[in-house]
Amino acid sequence: MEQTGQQRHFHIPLTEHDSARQAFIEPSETISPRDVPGACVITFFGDVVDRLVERRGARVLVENRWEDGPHPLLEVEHLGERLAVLRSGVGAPLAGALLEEVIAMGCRAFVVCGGAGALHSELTLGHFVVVSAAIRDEGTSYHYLPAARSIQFDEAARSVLEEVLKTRGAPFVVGQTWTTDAPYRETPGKIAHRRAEGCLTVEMEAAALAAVARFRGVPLAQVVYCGDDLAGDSWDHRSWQNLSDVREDLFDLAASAAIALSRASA
Ligand SMILES: O=P(O)(O)O[C@H]1O[C@H](CO)[C@@H](O)[C@H]1O
Ligand SMILES: O=c1cc[nH]c(=O)[nH]1
Repeated sequence: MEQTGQQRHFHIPLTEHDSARQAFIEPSETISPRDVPGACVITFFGDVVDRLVERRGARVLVENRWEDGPHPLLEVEHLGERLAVLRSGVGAPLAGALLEEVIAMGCRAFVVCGGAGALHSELTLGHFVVVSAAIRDEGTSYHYLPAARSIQFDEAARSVLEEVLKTRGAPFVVGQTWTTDAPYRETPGKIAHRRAEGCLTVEMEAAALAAVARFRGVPLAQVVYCGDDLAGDSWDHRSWQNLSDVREDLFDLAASAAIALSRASA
């Protein structure tokens, strides 16, 4: 990886971690708890959420209107049980803050499903990766936990998710992801470096979601499907957002896992 300029000795603001529990805008003081399901799927798949409303009668519990529009919390029945579904937003700050809100509302066990770029050519389009750890190359997690290179995902929550995938015969691999804030600064040097330190995928939320969940003491697991390919000489988009069957399938698995996780942690 090329390094430019002289290394100067100063602390970037993100390393100024404040361990105070109480924030000025404390979610539990500004958001009232309500009757929401304990099990919650957090997803970035807007198309899947739209179909849940159209075909499975999902109803909006809370609109969650932000400046860019709504990020609703919905409820749908899954395998005869109540399930909450959060239509999250892309990027660590928004995904992390929306998780804060649904924790304050009363959701208690979380499974995240999304997409990610593949850093290895064997990770074919649609391959599932259960996240075991994330490189903290984003900013949000530093506001929740002291600075460190990576964060481990909750192992107990991860094994509940893995068990559901195995029982349903869904092939997957387990590994570390690279959470970035800057998808247009994934340089060849950084990609090689992250691959060398064991990352399978790149996405934009995992490290932040794991940090918020650990800070608030709620179980959270994450699974992604491999989308675009960053392993070759040039970027291959692989039309990854068109995989509606894979997205439906992954959502369904995440829903079953969220219910199992809610039962296991009750
Ligand atoms: O949005 P999902 O499907 O998680 O996947 C990835 O795609 C988005 C960037 O294009 C980021 O959110 C990143 O995490
Ligand atoms: O953050 C992301 C997500 C998908 N693909 C990328 O290259 N980066």
